Amino acid sequence: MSESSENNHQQAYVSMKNFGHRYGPDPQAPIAVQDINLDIHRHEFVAVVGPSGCGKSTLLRMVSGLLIPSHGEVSVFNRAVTEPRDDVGIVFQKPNLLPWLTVKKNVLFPLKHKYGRVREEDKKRADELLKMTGLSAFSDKMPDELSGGMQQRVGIVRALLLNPDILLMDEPFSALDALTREQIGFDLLDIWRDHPKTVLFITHSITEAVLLADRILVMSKRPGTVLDLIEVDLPRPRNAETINSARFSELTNIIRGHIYEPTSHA
Ligand SMILES: Nc1ncnc2c1ncn2[C@@H]1O[C@H](COP(=O)(O)OP(=O)(O)OP(=O)(O)O)[C@@H](O)[C@H]1O
Repeated sequence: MSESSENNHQQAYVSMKNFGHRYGPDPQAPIAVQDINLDIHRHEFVAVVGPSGCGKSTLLRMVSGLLIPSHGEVSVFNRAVTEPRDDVGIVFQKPNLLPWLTVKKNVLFPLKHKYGRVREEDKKRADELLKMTGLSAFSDKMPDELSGGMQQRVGIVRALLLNPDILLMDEPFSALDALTREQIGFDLLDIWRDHPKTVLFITHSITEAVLLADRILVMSKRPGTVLDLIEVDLPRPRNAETINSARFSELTNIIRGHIYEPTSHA
């Protein structure tokens, strides 16, 4: 489907206009990402899939302000992103927890760092989110006492506690085994339902993208550009049954067709 069939009346929280990026000052250097146009609306869940090196992380870093595009513009809440933003939550592939702090102190750390103190209501919310992600019993444990999946959940709770309107997730589950990955995907859907956020989710997994997202941006091989923007018309709430549905297979096949199509850039 095309961008024109979007719900244009909705407010765009993130907007990419003719956006592209070439790393470094050399005008002869290859372009990493090219001609991306995308509006992400309030509380929309948008996934980005594409071959390795197509520029998925570059795109996410532009939205966070960690990188400034060499071409075009990325804006958040109608303002061009020109510096790192502290109002977006970011979850990376590895949670990078502080090994000397307990789980609870880890999730509260960014709040303490940002505001200099932690309020009682923040502690309550931390407990709530830790409960929701099955981590209550591990609140006082140290990170190295947790499995990889648990640590990743802690990273998600930590990002959510700052209560960002926009959550950027860069292959957050890629280090996990398949079963844990699927379960944590369902956990994320529960959290997103109860605490709606605008999500930009980078993944290598086509099935994960279809399970989670409202729309999926399919990117070509470098220079990464838009091959398709697919509306995921699967009903919510989504669960294990969703994965077994015929429509789920259709959608994953459409994306596979794009990525493995010999005539595409992939
Ligand atoms: N700091 C950098 N300097 C120069 N080139 C870079 C830099 N970071 C990324 N690139 C190049 O930009 C392109 C896009 O990289 P990016 O990490 O955004 O891709 P990706 O789709 O996220 O890859 P992967 O799926 O493997 O994580 C790649 O060709 C990469 O080599």
